[in-house]
Amino acid sequence: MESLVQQLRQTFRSGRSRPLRFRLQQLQALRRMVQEREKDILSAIAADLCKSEFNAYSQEVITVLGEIDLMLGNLHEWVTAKPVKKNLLTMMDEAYIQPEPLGVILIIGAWNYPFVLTMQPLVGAIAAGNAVIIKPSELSENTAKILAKLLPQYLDQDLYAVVNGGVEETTKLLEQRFDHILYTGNTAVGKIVMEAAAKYLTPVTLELGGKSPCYIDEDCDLGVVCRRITWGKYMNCGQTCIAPDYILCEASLQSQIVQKIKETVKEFYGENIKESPDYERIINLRHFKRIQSLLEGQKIAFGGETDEATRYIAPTVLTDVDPETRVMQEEIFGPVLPIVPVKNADEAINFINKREKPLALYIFSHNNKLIKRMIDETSSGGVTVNDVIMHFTLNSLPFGGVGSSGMGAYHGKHSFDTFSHQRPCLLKSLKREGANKLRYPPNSQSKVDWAKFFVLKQFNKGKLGLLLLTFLGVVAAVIIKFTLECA
Ligand SMILES: NC(=O)c1ccc[n+]([C@@H]2O[C@H](COP(=O)([O-])OP(=O)(O)OC[C@H]3O[C@@H](n4cnc5c(N)ncnc54)[C@H](O)[C@@H]3O)[C@@H](O)[C@H]2O)c1
Ligand SMILES: O=CCCCCCCCCCCCCCCCCCCCCC(=O)O
Repeated sequence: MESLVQQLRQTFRSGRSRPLRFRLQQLQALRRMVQEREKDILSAIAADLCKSEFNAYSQEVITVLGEIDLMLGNLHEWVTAKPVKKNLLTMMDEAYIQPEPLGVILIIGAWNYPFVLTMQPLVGAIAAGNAVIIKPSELSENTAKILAKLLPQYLDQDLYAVVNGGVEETTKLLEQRFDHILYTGNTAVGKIVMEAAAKYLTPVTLELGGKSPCYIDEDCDLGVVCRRITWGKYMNCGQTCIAPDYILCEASLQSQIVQKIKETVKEFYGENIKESPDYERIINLRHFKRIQSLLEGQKIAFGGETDEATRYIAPTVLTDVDPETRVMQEEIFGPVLPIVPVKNADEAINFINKREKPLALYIFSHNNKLIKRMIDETSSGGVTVNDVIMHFTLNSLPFGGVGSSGMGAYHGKHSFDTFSHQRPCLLKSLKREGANKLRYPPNSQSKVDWAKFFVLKQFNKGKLGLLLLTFLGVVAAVIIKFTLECA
């Protein structure tokens, strides 16, 4: 591992990854890889998650292609230094912010969307001019293998590498020095990553999980509401970081919600869900048993069927769920949807605020005042109103958690910023030393007055004449500068 990181760092230091043209070439090569090897990629995802080609394409591949196109269209502007406002002290100087690559980036992916969760950050890290190691999840082993096979065929191998393996390999990787680590996965491992990163003061982006609440207000069109929730909850068999984890609503709405979800499940997956190409399976037996055990002691209003041999768990709804039971204590990450009755929106807000900050919050309501109040009075990684999941798809929005659901964010320009250092640059000349003498020792009241004038724009009445003179001097200097520049 050490020699791999060293080799990448050496190439990074050579400056190869920095030129805009090189970054664009690599992103174009990545796009070619996704397009030319689409079938292989879709087969690998299917083998890992029993996901249909249509679903793998629209949930993962499309996002990666969209991200690459966004970078290709905007990178020339993003890499350009941005001039900033100047103050009286620096008005004759040049001041700008120059984004610069950080160095060698480590991206650790999770298994539930194994392609997009490694490739989308990779796109941002390449765009920002870095060297990158990606470590796909060992649980989605087919996607991990195809990434390790394809990426070296299309990308510069001295700058971008794939390391496959489990805890042992990741632990060894984390012993190395990186310039940024983006980790996607559970909160417990997030803490391990952050601890390892602390050794070198490596900044981290932690894309973690949590229990994302979904509040349904009275007077909503429950047909539409439940269709959207059913889509987002049972997509990928509930194994989505931003899936609505549970519903909060008035007790009287429960039976209608159950009925509408039941009808929608039939509409989406047919009479025999097991045969639907659109319904996935649980990733492994450990997770299957964990989710199955969450059903114990619960009132199953709909679904609940399981099959260990195929790791099938039916779309399930639980009603009148006691918040103290296990299903409400941990992220479900499976196709089980508890409904927790609350009296009103205030109780829902209190309920959300008493728990860890979630990765997403969903609000279904016609009432704009209520929507605004719920957003203002709660905190979460992201919010979608009157739908679920969709904020993930808009790459102008930063995607990430807050509190125990994570730190930092990426997607689109936010990825570019995450993997760049915004370097402040002030370029002065060696001239005008007379004015500069005002800041050199020995200090005096008069120099403090000048400092007040230049920094705070505060005037000392006794020195008004002098100040006027200085002002005129500065105006004259500016005029001379512009005259010379235009000549
Ligand atoms: N915020 C997001 O974008 C996002 C996306 C997907 C999943 N998630 C969250 O991730 C969780 C599910 O993922 P998971 O954690 O089961 O995925 P996982 O088991 O694939 O683990 C994630 C990564 O951590 C590595 N890892 C595991 N144990 C480790 C250890 N002890 N030391 C170092 N590395 C280790 C794995 O090799 C893997 O690459 C859920 O909580 C979900 O909400 C968040
Ligand atoms: O686990 C964490 C990562 C989450 C990844 C989630 C990925 C989910 C992606 C879903 C993509 C759906 C794309 C659908 C595209 C086409 C749908 C067209 C809808 C038109 C909507 C029009 C409107 O008015 O809303």
